[in-house]
Amino acid sequence: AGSTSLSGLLPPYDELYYRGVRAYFTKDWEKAAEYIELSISTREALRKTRRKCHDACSTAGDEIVSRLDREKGTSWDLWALDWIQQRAECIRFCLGRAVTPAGQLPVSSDIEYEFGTRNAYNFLQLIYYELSKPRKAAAAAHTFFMANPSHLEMRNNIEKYRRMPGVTEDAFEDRERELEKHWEVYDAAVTAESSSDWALAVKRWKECVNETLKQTDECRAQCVVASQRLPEETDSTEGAYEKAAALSLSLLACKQACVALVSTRPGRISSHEDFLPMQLEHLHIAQYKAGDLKGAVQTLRSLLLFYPKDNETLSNLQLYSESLEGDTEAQATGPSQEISNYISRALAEKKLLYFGVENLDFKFFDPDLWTPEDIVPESLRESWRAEREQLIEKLKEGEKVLEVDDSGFYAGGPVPLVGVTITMDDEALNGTNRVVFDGVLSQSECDTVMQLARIAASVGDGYKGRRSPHTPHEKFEGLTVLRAFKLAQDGMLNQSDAKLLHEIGERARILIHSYFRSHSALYFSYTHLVCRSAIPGHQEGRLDLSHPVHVDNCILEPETRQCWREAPAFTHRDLSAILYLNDDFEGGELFFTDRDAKTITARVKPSCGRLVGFTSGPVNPHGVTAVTAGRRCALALWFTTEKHHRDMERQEAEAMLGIDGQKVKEEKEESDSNPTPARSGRSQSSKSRSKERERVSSGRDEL
Ligand SMILES: O=C(O)CCC(=O)C(=O)O
Ligand SMILES: [Fe+2]
Repeated sequence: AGSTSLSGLLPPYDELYYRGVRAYFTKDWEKAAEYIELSISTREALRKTRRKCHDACSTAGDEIVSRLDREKGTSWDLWALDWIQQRAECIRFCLGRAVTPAGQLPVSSDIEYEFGTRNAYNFLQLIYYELSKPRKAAAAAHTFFMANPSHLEMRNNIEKYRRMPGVTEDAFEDRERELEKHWEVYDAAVTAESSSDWALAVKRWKECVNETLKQTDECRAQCVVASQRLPEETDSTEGAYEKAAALSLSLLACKQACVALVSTRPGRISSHEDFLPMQLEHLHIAQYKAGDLKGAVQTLRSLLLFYPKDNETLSNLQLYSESLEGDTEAQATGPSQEISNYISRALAEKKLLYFGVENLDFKFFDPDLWTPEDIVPESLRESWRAEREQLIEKLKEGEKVLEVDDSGFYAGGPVPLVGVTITMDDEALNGTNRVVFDGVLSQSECDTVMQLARIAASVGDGYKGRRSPHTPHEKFEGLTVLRAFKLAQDGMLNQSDAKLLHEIGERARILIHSYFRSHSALYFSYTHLVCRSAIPGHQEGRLDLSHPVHVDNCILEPETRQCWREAPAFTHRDLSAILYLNDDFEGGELFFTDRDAKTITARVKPSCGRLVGFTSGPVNPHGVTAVTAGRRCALALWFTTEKHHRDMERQEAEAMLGIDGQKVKEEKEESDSNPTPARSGRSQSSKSRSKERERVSSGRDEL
């Protein structure tokens, strides 16, 4: 059928979408796929047509905006009417040649939401699964997931698709990538910067600025929809001016809104405030570090267009100019042409908009932080100040609840081991950078390691059979890999069992490394198999914990909510993991708390093959409830990105048996359950990438 109707004109894409959804619910998969795909391609074609018409009609009116700039404030409504009419005329004609009248109408907010959240791809992944087209299903699932990154079911589906025959890594393409390219370059720029590759960082930040400008322009062009319909009857009736003015205001407001849209990542709610100036900040630093002083001067001059009075920018400019002593040409470098075009257009439009806002009681909140006070009418300034204060208040409140992890790790990476599933993610665990996996060990592996713990305990353990360092009501037994290997050498343990203990640690390391998207290598910092057993007769009326609330890499001070990254805390621990082996005991639940060490935010019940992972820092205080009966065993693991803090004992053990520390067996069975339909919904994740991290080293790692 193609994406055009019989007339050769674009039909309304929302109608196609509804047809597809209806077919989906009657399980007519072929038809559902056809119509939903058609709605996506029609929407895309409409977008391109709008762009074309926007460009074709850009002269029809834009020069009025600049005229207004010259002839300040005169007969605003007349200008607006003139402008909007010229535009509407031109655009209506242009669109009419390619789009059916129904297709030109704005779609409902429901449909906008469906496409905004990429829910069409949610339907598609399931439809393609039903049609046995796993590659297409994978692409649809991936596309949906990009905008819904904490969607658990979809993540599990993706893992399932990954295991299907014929599905290779390249199948997981983002079908909406075209409009998100600036984020790709943004990430590349951040990466180049964090590895101090300044020449590359300059290149990437420049690309990022250009791509952001391009996407903003692309978004603004789509605003023609706001101006295309000037009701016929208004031409002759009273109130024509007001209506025209209102239309032109919505058009301008639509364009301004693009700033926020472009600076919001798919799947996030809040936008990067000050997105463009922020990129320029990064760019000039990279240019300076790369030795391109002239470029740095130009970037600072561009930055000054946003913030003409910013002291830091001015003093940096001074500094660079001094370093360029003698090179007057370089000193005099002006701002980039693109940025200055961007600013002057934005300012002209803002002025037009403000006149309207003042005169027509039109609601508008400026998405830019840099708008100069003097172009904002006094009456507006007042109400904005109040609104902004409210917003800041709200953000502050949000901060209290939403812990920000600056560890540089970012939960949500792939799960590279077959048979392992995510049972709880950040959302389910009510926190940041936490995860629970299941299926890491088989029952027989758990049994083997439990047996290992029992034998090792019977021959005397590494902690000399003492009571728990945390509670007098429990016994605490530990076994390291090295000790297991030595016991095996002495014939006390099976060598293959000792090897298994080593290997499951490696399994955990691979999972944690991938899921927390560690940019650098991850080394074991310390690992031990540890059992906590209730001492019979000592359990009556117990109120204490098996392990009091603590943070693994800093000393938590709950009263002040501070966490001191200093000895005796193991400050170099970056990621923590606990691999559980059994559940035949009472109590012994792991729990996470708020920084107050009181408010429990999540609980995890140990069971065989369950792996809990989290960043070792202050966002993850945790403890273990009393083990009141039986024996609770787990392999506790801590990882570091600092090679010189790696566990030398483990290396010694590996050397002993000639083991390659990087190898891991993939022997889990494939789970054969079907992908599940994923409900749509957005959730916010507020994690920031690593800043400079303090590196305090302490003594050798142990308990
Ligand atoms: O065993 C557990 O569940 C947690 C232990 C723990 O937090 C630790 O050893 O630091
Ligand atoms: Fe811990």
